[in-house]
Amino acid sequence: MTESVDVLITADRLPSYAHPGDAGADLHAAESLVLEPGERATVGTGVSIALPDGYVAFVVPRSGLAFKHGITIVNAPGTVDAGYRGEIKVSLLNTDAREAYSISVGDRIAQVIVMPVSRARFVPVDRLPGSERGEGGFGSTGFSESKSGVSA
Ligand SMILES: O=c1ccn([C@H]2C[C@H](O)[C@@H](COP(=O)(O)OP(=O)(O)OP(=O)(O)O)O2)c(=O)[nH]1
Ligand SMILES: [Mg+2]
Repeated sequence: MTESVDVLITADRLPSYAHPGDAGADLHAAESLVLEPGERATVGTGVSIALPDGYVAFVVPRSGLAFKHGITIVNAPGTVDAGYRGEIKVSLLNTDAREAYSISVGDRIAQVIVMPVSRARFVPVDRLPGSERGEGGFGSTGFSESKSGVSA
């Protein structure tokens, strides 16, 4: 069974899990608007929550909107702090160069993922312990098998 946690909410319309076991609950637009090509807009959801301490909610794009229409979220994943009591808003961006995208009240514009989160105790030291990766990053291991084969 999927673990669940109670999240207090005030909402015009509750976020909804489309299927049992889904990680993301869809957030609905509380306003209508048209996103012109390349335009971004902050869209209200009518949802405010009180997360338990030790939890975070991430606001992330819906894949279908991204794949079919190029609609993404500027600050993905948007971070909703446990202490935040305001309305959850979604900063949508229409990345399509040609097609405007219309949003109506009630449309599912994003999804929210509620997760337990650790807070770090940052412990200053003079030197970090070694590791297999060391300081390599930013593509230090190459990009894909086929490409590394071609360029070799
Ligand atoms: O997509 C998002 C991201 C954030 N928030 C809300 C909840 C979050 O707790 C608050 C602040 O977000 P964040 O800390 O990412 O933004 P900031 O620019 O650091 O603002 P602040 O100075 O208020 O922390 O805004 C949203 O409604 N939607
Ligand atoms: Mg902040």
